[in-house]
Amino acid sequence: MSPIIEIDHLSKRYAAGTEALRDVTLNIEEGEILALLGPNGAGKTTLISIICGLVVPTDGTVRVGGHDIRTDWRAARRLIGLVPQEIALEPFEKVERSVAFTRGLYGLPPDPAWLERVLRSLALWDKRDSITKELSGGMKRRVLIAKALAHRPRVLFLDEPTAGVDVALRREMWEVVRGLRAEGVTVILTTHYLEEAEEMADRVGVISRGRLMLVRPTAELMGEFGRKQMVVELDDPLTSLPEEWLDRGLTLSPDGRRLTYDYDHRAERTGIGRLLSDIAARGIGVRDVATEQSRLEDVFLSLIGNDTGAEERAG
Ligand SMILES: Nc1ncnc2c1ncn2[C@@H]1O[C@H](COP(=O)(O)OP(=O)(O)OP(=O)(O)O)[C@@H](O)[C@H]1O
Repeated sequence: MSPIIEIDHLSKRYAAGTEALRDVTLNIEEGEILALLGPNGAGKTTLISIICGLVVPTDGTVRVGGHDIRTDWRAARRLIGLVPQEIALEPFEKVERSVAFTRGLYGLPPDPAWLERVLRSLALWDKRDSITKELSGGMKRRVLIAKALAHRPRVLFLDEPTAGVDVALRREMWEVVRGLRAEGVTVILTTHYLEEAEEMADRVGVISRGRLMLVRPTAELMGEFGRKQMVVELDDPLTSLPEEWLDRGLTLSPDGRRLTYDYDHRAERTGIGRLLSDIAARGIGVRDVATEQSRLEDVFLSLIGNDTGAEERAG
């Protein structure tokens, strides 16, 4: 199966001279959820805007469903829905009308059955006659998604879908996105919340200073970069680590009650069994043992850690 989006050596230099994208090549498969991560000003919005035909690239090509976004833009645009970062709705327009109007913008005839399906799937059907001004923040965001889906796109772009929303609403949005994927829609989202990418995305792409640093399946990324930690809580405090335990990746908390062991969970021998039996052999009582996997946040920081410069901090 060929990818739904093919990005080939894409670059963008804005008139002011900013190199927002540098030689980005990426294929996006149909039906996946791809999360684009990167610091402020990394180039995420520029990438999405080019694919959606809102910004003209300096170099390179993009094809959506096989259609070149420049020479065959109408067909390419028809396959794409975009949910922008900012909530921009006509305050006095009714929900159903607003969504139907967007469909009309694509020159498509009304399709009440599709409209109903979209509104129902986003739990907006009961609100179809409400004016948008009266809706909660979460409902407004769902209206934006409904508008982006009005012309039945195969790809949906969500630019920071949960920026500034509370935890409950964020989870609600995640459910909506999963529902879209279940319907076969390809979803590309940008986010600053690493938890969001870790939770939802099949693949993660990291952009820094306009360069695509990597694109990998989320699980693989976590597996490869992720380290694990085992924390052993002791019955009685230790005053220091036994000499033969030094240089084994062990640290003792200042109060002597907690041993922390860092290990590579992919290694053939993690050393956990040996450590636990050494603890038992010394007659040290153990109150509790817990393990913790490093999070995408650690992976992300280790990737872009050396690449953040004044350029981004200013951005
Ligand atoms: N219309 C524009 N004209 C000139 N420069 C721009 C324009 N839009 C973006 N830029 C610059 O291009 C760079 C990339 O910006 P972009 O908005 O794509 O980043 P981003 O990763 O989406 O950031 P954020 O996470 O803050 O939304 C930044 O340095 C930005 O200042």
